Amino acid sequence: MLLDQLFRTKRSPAVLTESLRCELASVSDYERRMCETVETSVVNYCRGGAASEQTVTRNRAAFDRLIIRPRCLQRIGGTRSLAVTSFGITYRMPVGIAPVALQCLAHPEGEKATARAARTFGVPFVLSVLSSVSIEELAEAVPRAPKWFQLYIFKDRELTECLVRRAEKARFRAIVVCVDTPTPGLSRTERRNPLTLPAKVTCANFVPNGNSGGANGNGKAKSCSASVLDYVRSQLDPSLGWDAIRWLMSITTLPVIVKGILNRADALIAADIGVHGLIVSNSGGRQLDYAPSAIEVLPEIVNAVGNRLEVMLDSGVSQGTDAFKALALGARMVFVGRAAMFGLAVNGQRGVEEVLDILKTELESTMLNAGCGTLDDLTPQHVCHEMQLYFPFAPERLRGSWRGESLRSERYRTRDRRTNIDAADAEIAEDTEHDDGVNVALLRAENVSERVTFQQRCVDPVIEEDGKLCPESRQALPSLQPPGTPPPYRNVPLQLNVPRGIYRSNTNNLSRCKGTSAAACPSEVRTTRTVISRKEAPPRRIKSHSMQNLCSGDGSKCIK
Ligand SMILES: Cc1cc2nc3c(=O)[nH]c(=O)nc-3n(C[C@H](O)[C@H](O)[C@H](O)COP(=O)(O)O)c2cc1C
Repeated sequence: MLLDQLFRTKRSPAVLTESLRCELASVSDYERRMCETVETSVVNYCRGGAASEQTVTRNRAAFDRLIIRPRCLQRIGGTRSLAVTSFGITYRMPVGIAPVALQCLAHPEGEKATARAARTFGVPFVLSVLSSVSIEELAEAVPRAPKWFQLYIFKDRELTECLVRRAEKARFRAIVVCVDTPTPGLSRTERRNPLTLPAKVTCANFVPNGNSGGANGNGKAKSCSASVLDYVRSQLDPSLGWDAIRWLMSITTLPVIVKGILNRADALIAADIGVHGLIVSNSGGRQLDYAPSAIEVLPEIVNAVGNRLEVMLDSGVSQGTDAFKALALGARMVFVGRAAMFGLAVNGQRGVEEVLDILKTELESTMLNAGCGTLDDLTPQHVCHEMQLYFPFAPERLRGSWRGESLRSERYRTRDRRTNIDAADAEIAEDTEHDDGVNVALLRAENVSERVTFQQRCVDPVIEEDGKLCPESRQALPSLQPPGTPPPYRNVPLQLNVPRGIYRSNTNNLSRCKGTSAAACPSEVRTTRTVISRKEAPPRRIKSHSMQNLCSGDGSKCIK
């Protein structure tokens, strides 16, 4: 009640009436309602980003620049599902709730309300280490919610280990370690309008004599209201290296997920040291201003490690179409931070549920309209950059190789009329294919600044001894940028030595048939691989995507 008075003074009705709720048809409606009803400093806290907030803007813009390319007549049957399995647990939809600190600022029930909503929808809820409800209190209040725990590796390793033990004991299912916060992000809005924490809102995991007896019970933790944020800030450790992640994996049996990856080179290291998953994220633009948006770098990361670990994404997801785009480009799951907070601030648990319902309905509708019945039907071909619509014949390197797969399409289409550079690029790609999915040249190029002691991969100097520019330096020149390997389909291991299907090549093949019947087509046309040849492609999908007229009988002849 006190919190309600302190922080939600603008809120008129305590519970939304039905008519008011009807006005809230999208996440942005919830955002608008929050701005109208909740105290400004809390609004700033939920919405704000780092410095000039370019990355926040970019997160939205990057999703908007992606166009969904539907397929029609896909024979979508009764088997429609949004279910996704992650680390052995099946969730009902691929949209989880990202860790957000101090949720009691938005609603008195805070994390408990959000976790209950997550339980209702059968999606993962990630508890921030800076939560206003402690690990134990949350586990007791919402025992059956699928919970993951977000952690920073603090300077004080004893404190860090203690938090991990508490999460394990409280039956959290995974540890999400945030690696993009060597120092707190700079918020100009917060500087202008500082957020003052009321006495009752605390970083509950650090409160001595609370449920937990403090973070480690040895008096190192402090009261949150005034000083604990400073304390936590002082515990952030910019000197951390990848060995810290190894250390974390050595002290827990829970899956370790690294959150905050924006770079292919980092993703490769994460995969090498054996982390279980990663979240491509810029923390919703709250850390590094001018960082790329997560969706922009997702393809290169999926391309690099998607067949080795689970790749997930957050930052900027606020519509079902955003989720669709990220899933199509290879994310196994997406997470929402602010969207859930808008719902929480407007209407507590019910508000978060409504936001999740909006996202679910929008995702389902998008999938059906795009010709996809299940998540397995989503492929990178369902999404393209708007530039590709306007300049379909521009060389890939001019359009920006944001999607590895289209490089491969380009290669297939230009097979008979390669320029020298195309041929060189293609050769590099061929090499890549025989290198178990890892392009050593690219790897070296991108890892040039990596000096991780346990790193298996060799790192070349920028300038070779004879004074020539080494390959990585040439990488900087867009005209010589080699293509990457195509992205895997939803993290399924790639069968790299078999060409994978490109829908456009279907059209090419058909045009070569010049309207003749399938039987009259030249055999090499009929047998040209035109459909996805994933190792375990489900039969329904093969049937629906292949050109049935080119098949004889059961269609097996046109599928090698
Ligand atoms: C108010 C707020 C507090 C956050 N606190 C944390 C946190 O404590 N730990 C963390 O790893 N990420 C934190 N994040 C980042 C989110 O986990 C997530 O990466 C981000 O919100 C995703 O972007 P979106 O808000 O556009 O969905 C916070 C984000 C917001 C908006």
